Amino acid sequence: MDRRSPSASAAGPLPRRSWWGWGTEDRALPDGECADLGALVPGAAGTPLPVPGIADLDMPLSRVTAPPSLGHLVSDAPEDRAGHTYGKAYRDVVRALYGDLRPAPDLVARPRTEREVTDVLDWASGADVAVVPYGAGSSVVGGVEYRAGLHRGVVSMDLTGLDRVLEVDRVSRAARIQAGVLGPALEDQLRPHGLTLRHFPQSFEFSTLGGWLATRAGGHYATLHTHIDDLVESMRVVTPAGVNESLRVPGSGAGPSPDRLFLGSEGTLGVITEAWMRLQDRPGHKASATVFFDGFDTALRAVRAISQSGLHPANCRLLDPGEAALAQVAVGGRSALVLGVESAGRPVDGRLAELVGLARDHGGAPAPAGREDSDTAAGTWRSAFLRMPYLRDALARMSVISETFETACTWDRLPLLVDTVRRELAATVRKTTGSEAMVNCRLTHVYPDGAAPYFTVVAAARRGSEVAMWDDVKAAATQVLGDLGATVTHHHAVGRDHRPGYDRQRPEPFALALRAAKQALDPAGILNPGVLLDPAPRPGATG
Ligand SMILES: Cc1cc2nc3c(=O)[nH]c(=O)nc-3n(C[C@H](O)[C@H](O)[C@H](O)COP(=O)(O)OP(=O)(O)OC[C@H]3O[C@@H](n4cnc5c(N)ncnc54)[C@H](O)[C@@H]3O)c2cc1C
Repeated sequence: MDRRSPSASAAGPLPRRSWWGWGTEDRALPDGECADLGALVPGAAGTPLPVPGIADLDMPLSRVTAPPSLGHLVSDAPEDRAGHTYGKAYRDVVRALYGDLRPAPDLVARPRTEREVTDVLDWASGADVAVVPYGAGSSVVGGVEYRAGLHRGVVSMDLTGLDRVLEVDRVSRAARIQAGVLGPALEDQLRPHGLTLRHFPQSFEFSTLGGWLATRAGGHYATLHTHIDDLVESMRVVTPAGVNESLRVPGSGAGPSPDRLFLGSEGTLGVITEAWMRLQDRPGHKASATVFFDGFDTALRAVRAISQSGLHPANCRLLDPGEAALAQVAVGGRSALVLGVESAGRPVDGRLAELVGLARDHGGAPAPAGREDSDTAAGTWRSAFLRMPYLRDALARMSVISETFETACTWDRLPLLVDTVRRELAATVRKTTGSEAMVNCRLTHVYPDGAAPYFTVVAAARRGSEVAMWDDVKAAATQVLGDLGATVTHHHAVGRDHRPGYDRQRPEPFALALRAAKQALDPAGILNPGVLLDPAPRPGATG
């Protein structure tokens, strides 16, 4: 298994990817720092959970072997299987720390060509073996964890071998890109052309283009092109029923969009192997500013005015006082609005001044504006943002629940939604864990008609019951969101964990159409069973 960091320099030894937690092993917090962090949370355990060795994991033996023709693609090595069992949600990290690898795939397949993707699907369809497409495994919704228990075996199909930019059309500013490329390697290949995709989810370093497309990921743009959907020109998808390649055009009114069927299909309808993506010139002008507010409701009104102003800031992240304090952007109970503007060809200072002016008109107090990456609140926020997943893993080792969830709703319901989530979750955490919770909120993406609030829950759990306790809290969150007409997810996708909320919000005629599409494209029912839809009985299956 190649567990090197994709962004490591060729000069030195490459850090290894963590099989149990976020990112690379060298960036995980050492025991002492985990303990120091845990000490900040009342009721946390006194010592960190140890990270188990691969030999000590509870992982069943592999049940299937691939035919000799696929032998060079597959591995049943325990380290490979362990690293492909779960995504990177809090509940995934905790189960890995307890050595519970029972859902491990039997094999990990690493195709390097589209032909090899087809070969694996052909064999699996005939052999009653489930195939879970796997980008970089950063799913936080159980998207890469097989749970159906119906198939003769399970293969995790790791697509990171398909990692090249194949063609650049400078005239149309687009590129044909293989789906398994990780964020940094994608940008590295575009840089010599002076181009960029500019899709930067928090997971950018350890997630793939195919994963972004399959989950309809949300990037760093807080307005306008919020989801990867907006950056796609056409896609190529290998399904058990054949290859689906959409026409490469800037827009089309020819019936329902084929790409819309596969965007967000989460590995259930086919394997995305390539896409033509719309690119941008690299931004030569960037500026950012931070504005502070005494009340979160006042800040919400300011952000609404900005989102409806037509000024389209690239960044427009509103942090409530808890988030702002954690990110060391603001203290003293103030909310912070981080604004950013960028452009390839035009100065942006005027637009930033207009945005800051709007925020001031709505009760904000601006901090002095600075250039991006300088020592400003915006730069501090960005560093904290990227370090956060490693801190989350450290807290998991201290038996502290530290997890996030996100949603979206229209502006008219937003204040009620935020208040209700905070209240209900604090009550549920108290009841479930006996501890007080910190429930923080930030807005990650904003629209003229609404916004996407993103919640972080931190609370001490009882050692040994962390997953069950978080599951109770998450069920309460899903209930509140559904009751208030908010979506079960704005950009984290459905996977298996969001099925209850997704089933509730999805119209039944659409569910019928999706089931029919699944049956037509994947008649043997092998592709990521249990995601989006219940697994259907497979032809020829017994029992
Ligand atoms: C710390 C952290 C931060 C995150 N930040 C963000 C964020 O800012 N924005 C955001 O949107 N999400 C975020 N996520 C969630 C996650 O990174 C996204 O869902 C991402 O798009 C998944 O990409 P991946 O390559 O890791 O896919 P995986 O996790 O490997 O797979 C995700 C789903 O896509 C399917 N899939 C993957 N590749 C393919 C393919 N080529 N063809 C067909 N199906 C495929 C899988 O079967 C699975 O259902 C974050 C997660 C973590 C842990």
